[in-house]
Amino acid sequence: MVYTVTFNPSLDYILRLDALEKGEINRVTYENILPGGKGLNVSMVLKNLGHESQALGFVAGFTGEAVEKQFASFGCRADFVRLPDGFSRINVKIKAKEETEINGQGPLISEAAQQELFRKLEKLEKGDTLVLAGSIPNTLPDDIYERIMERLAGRGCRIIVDATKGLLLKVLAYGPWLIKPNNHELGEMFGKELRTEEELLAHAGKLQEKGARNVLISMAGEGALLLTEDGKSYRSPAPKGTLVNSVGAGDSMVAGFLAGYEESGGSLEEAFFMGVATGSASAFSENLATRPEVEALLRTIRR
Ligand SMILES: Nc1ncnc2c1ncn2[C@@H]1O[C@H](COP(=O)(O)OP(=O)(O)O)[C@@H](O)[C@H]1O
Ligand SMILES: O=P(O)(O)OC[C@H]1O[C@](O)(COP(=O)(O)O)[C@@H](O)[C@@H]1O
Repeated sequence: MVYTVTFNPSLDYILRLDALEKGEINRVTYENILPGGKGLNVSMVLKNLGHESQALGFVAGFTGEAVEKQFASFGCRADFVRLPDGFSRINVKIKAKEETEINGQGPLISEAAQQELFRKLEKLEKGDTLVLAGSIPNTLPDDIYERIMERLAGRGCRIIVDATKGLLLKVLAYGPWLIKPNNHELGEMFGKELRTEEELLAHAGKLQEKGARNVLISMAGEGALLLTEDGKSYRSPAPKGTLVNSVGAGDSMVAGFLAGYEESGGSLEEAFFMGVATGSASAFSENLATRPEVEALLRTIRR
């Protein structure tokens, strides 16, 4: 079973307008509200691809109820910890001439609530996959991913971490099966801009030296690279298409990778191409990738 953990789920409020004028009243031409947060997105795309998962994490207030309801309406399973105070955040995604995002802070997660999540994680067993994805509300200690990985050590679970800089660096010592930084995040981890594929793969190798097993580097419209634990590397251009909404493209890539791995009986290469196709299928559509969209794109990049 795949479990996804989202510490800070959201309602993503997606707005489209011709131009965003700072300091003015702006009127939108399109609006939509979707459940968001990286782990939730992974679960929703897995569902679209025909794979079950269970989402774990924290929700609070009326926004949390809306997240739960909408998430369930996609046919996804969740077992969230409900927080007594505060509200799940609303993340504003403004699509004008350029994309601007304003992500909320999220509710307070008490020590008792954290323990409740830890209890839910006790059910993980050999062969299960855990996806730890997204930011940690700044009210929580930032070693929480490490604490989870420490507790699960030796159980034979595959752990995927999709988080930025500090959070990601801290978990490497626990040997995550897969990490997915984008090219900019990978550069930030080393305090430099990485321009060529050689530079990116070399730095992915440095993350492996610190403990990561497989490193998937996403590069938005430039496609992706994969460095596997047995030293093989794969590259893929992004499929051709028109960018419509890149929110959730990275999460979709993780879901596609997992689905591809499962469906191919454990091929990292197949997982990689399915990941790229799924990321791009989400980027080319208003909503998250669907199976037919992914399959159509996969045919354009795979043999
Ligand atoms: N503009 C785009 N055109 C085509 N594919 C894209 C585009 N943006 C994202 N993708 C696809 O989604 C994947 C993940 O996107 P990326 O933006 O790198 O992730 P993140 O959202 O984590 O930063 C890319 O590797 C690519 O396959
Ligand atoms: O947890 P974070 O880093 O604040 O990110 C949350 C946001 O990321 C998303 O999951 C999208 O992620 P990506 O675009 O990186 O795939 C949104 O749904 C959500 O609003």
